[in-house]
Amino acid sequence: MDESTIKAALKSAFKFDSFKSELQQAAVTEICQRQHDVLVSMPTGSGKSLCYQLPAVLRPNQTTIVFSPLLALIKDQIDHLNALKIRAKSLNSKTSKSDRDALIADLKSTQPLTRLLYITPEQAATKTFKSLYDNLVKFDKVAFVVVDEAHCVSQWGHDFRPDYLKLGELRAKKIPFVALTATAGAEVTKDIITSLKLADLKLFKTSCFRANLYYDVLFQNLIENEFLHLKKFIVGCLEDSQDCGIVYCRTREQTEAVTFKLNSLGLKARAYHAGLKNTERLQCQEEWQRGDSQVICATISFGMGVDKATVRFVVHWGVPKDPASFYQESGRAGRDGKPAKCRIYYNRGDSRAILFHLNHDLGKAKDKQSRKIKAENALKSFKKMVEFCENSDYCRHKLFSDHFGEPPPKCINKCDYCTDKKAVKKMVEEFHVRNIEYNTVGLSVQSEDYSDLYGGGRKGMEDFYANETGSDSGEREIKARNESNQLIQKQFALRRSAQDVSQKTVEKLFAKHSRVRAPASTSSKVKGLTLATREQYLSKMVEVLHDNYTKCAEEQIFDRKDVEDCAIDVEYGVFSANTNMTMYRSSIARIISAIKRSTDDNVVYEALVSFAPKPAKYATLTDLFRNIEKEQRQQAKTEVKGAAFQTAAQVYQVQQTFKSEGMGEKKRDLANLFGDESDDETAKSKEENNEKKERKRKHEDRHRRHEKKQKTGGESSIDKEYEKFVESVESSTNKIKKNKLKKTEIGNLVVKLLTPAYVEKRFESRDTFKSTARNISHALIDKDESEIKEYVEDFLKKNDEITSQTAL
Ligand SMILES: Nc1ncnc2c1ncn2[C@@H]1O[C@H](COP(=O)(O)OP(=O)(O)OP(=O)(O)O)[C@@H](O)[C@H]1O
Repeated sequence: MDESTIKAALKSAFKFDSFKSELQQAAVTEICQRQHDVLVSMPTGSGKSLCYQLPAVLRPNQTTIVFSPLLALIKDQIDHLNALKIRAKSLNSKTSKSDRDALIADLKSTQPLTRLLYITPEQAATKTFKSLYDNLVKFDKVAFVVVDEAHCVSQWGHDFRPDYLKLGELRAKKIPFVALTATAGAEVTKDIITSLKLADLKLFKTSCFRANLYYDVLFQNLIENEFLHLKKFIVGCLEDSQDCGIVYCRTREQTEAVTFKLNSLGLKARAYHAGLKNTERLQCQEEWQRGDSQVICATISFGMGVDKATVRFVVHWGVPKDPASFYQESGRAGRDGKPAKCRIYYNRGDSRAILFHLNHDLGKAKDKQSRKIKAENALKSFKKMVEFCENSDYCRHKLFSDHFGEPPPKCINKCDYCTDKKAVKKMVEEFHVRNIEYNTVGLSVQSEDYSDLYGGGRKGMEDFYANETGSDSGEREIKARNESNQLIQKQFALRRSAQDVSQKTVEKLFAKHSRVRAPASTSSKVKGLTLATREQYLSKMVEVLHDNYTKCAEEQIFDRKDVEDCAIDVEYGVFSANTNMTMYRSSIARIISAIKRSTDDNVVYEALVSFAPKPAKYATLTDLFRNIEKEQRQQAKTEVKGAAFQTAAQVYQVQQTFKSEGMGEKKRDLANLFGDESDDETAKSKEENNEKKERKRKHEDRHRRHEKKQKTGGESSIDKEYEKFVESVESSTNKIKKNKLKKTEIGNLVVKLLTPAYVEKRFESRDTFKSTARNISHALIDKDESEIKEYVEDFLKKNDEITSQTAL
């Protein structure tokens, strides 16, 4: 068939002036000759469909049979072709009887009008289809047999479909096979060729590199507000009104949650998942196609066959399933050839959950060879993705080139790594440090590591503590230690060359990030103990303590950080009291069991009862707010206890008091309000009386001790200790009195006074707000409450806008 005929059909049937690429043209030309089987391996969006649709149109009186994996995909193709007035039909379980009869009648006629017949591979196995196919072959009415998404034929493929394997049985003389895929690596290609019995094959393959797509990976746990971050990213990607994007989520719940967040942040988003009714799904997809919604938050059920040119971003909210799926899903971006972005917001919790399930699948598949291979492949491919996100030290596009057996592309600046290696390495390092901080050691995660995800699970953490002296826990210890070391080795390797890293180095490096006390002396104090193990035990303790507190405490005064502080104290107690690993472990295990028992008995665990929460350090803004919140919670408790009933006037009076008075005053006013004290004066004189009484008591005490000393001729050590204690208490009380307010109280007060201005956006940035609060607090260290208030009010009056340059 000559070129001009082909070009004319391109224009008349498909309305295109030219081919999308030379490869597309070459593939079409080759297929039109009907001399060879053809395998087209081209990236998503490169126009593979035209490679068989155009030759099909050019075969009058014959029909091209197309095997395609999904009804939705088939529907899209048929709609598209019918819109071009090309007769395409499908035969499936949903085809009505009359349509089916009409279609079969056409196909059995001498000159069928149906140019393309779309079938799922499952349908191909039915008797109806077989007899129809035999009839078509017999009368030489089949132009081509096309296998779309041919990677489904391979167990190595991410979408293996057993029915695809049977398609090779349809081979008949003189009927060329055309296989198309976007995601065939070397192994998959081999499988396609053997399973479909492709012979005398012509291969049309382009590089998988899509230079218009920019890839990057971010870690959710390093982002302060991940949804706001996502929103900003989306807004940055959408320039034109037709622009849109996809956020792929792992679960239906996630699609709903992300949609909700994005909508509340002002974007037009819709959730799409298989749990929706068909009509809802269709409506959702159509809205997105039309451009009525900018973002579709979908599970991976969305997208096969989705052909929208103006997708400007594809986000994976969590880790994609495997490199091939990632390539295909992210490849839905930038099909118009213009720049688009593909981003993973990685979340280790998510990837652990997936690994858990994949390991579980593998465990279940142990007897069935085919299932086992599939499960092994799935696990191996997923681990590649985890590695890609957590430790990538290479170009992001290399993931794909490796997968497709190609040399790495010249990316230059089409991914975060090639654009700024140092920044990516730093981010990865920070991610790992954070994970060490929160106890997740190890990179090569195994199934048992996820037990903590499921609160012990069937096997899980219960074993971890129940059999402390058993080999199981010992093995885990060793494993944790090895993994921790591996991690550090890797971190060192990222910086310079790999080197031997001792446990001491590990501790030194991570001491400042750990929560436990005296981290740097871990291994020297308790033989065999590692920092990572202590952190793990601590996390477990926090978990059970928190559970105990939330279930058993009547009033929830402590927040999670308080509970963690309490656990840190308890762990430190155990750490200081033991010198070897077995003893340390047994003590921790005993405590954890005791906490659990308390929870079962509905009793708050003793360490929590006696725990006095420390005021949060006000080094960070979060700490400051925590303090305020805690005070408010405690305040609320006082109010609720005292107030059986409040009149509106009383409420108003309390509110006024809150507005006009500081914290110390406020408590007294509340007490007045509820009748504990008759008035300020009474309170004052009561306070004075108390002070007098206290002075008298101390004096008598001193006197008694002095007499005793005289009698015994010297001070006992207990007396000395007591004296010291009394002195230290007195001196700290005096200090507090002298400073009037404690440092934390000053910090709280300053933040409280500055907050309205922050809400009004008078501060240049959050950082400016923090540094201003810090600087003012430092400057006013010896001032009392009213002086502080006066200063801050004056400062705000003088400065409408506060920048880093604003002088105090
Ligand atoms: N010659 C051409 N000129 C202009 N546009 C074309 C041409 N051929 C195909 N296209 C368009 O390119 C887009 C992608 O085509 P197509 O859906 O066939 O890609 P694909 O390679 O099959 O992708 P996927 O693997 O995701 O299914 C479609 O919008 C199609 O109409």
